[in-house]
Amino acid sequence: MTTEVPGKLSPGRTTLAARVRDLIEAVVLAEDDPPGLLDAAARIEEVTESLRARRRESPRLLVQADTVGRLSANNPVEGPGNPLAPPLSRIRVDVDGMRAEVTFTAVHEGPPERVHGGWVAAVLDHAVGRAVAAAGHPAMTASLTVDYHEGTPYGVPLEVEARFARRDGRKVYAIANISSGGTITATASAILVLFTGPVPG
Ligand SMILES: CCCCCCCCCCCCCC(=O)SCCNC(=O)CCNC(=O)[C@H](O)C(C)(C)COP(=O)(O)OP(=O)(O)OC[C@H]1O[C@@H](n2cnc3c(N)ncnc32)[C@H](O)[C@@H]1OP(=O)(O)O
Repeated sequence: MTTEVPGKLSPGRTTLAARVRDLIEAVVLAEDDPPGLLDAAARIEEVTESLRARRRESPRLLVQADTVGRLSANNPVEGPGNPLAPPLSRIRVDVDGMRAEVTFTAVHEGPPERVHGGWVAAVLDHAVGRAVAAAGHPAMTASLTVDYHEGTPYGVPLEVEARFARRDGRKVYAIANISSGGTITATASAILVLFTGPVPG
């Protein structure tokens, strides 16, 4: 069952997600001290069990994202409620597309000191979806072509930009890029197909 949350997401949820993000980074960077790691694992298991006792049935948690509609606060790219999401911040949408910021951490490392290409693609995929929805053509990605021009750094705010390009029947074309300090590190072009049924959040 989907839980509707009108207006803003509860600060408890965003704070919990933020602390778990910190935890994941601390785990990835933890020194190899087996007793200390096992002790931490036991304490984390306790917290997990206490949350599981109040488990919801669906991860979807719809909130008003901005003027274009509702989106799950647990979205794995954008969602502030999901510790897996980097997440996106300073999201600005208009009829042509969207802009946002994202900061990856060591958790997202692929090549040394660079973001894993799958995470870069995930952000670009999400951005084209947001851009075409903002342009009034909510659609699902059918094809995403990503060009990696340079390694994408983590630990610094990155700018994400996506724009609706054109529509041809049910096909919607969009482009996106991710940049660091004005240098574009990856670009994407996408073909999305208009939703025929209700638009999922
Ligand atoms: C706040 C915001 C609210 C809104 C929320 C949204 C934003 C949230 C952002 C979240 C972002 C999350 C991002 C995500 O996670 S998106 C999730 C990842 N994507 C998917 O899971 C999609 C999986 N694929 C499908 O479900 C179907 O294949 C779809 C629905 C896409 C099309 O199957 P359907 O049976 O419906 O259509 P059709 O097969 O008759 O094709 C229709 C037309 O499309 C053309 N075509 C098809 N495939 C390709 C291709 N690969 N290259 C080029 N063209 C292709 C095809 O030739 C035809 O053209 P034409 O003959 O008409 O000329």
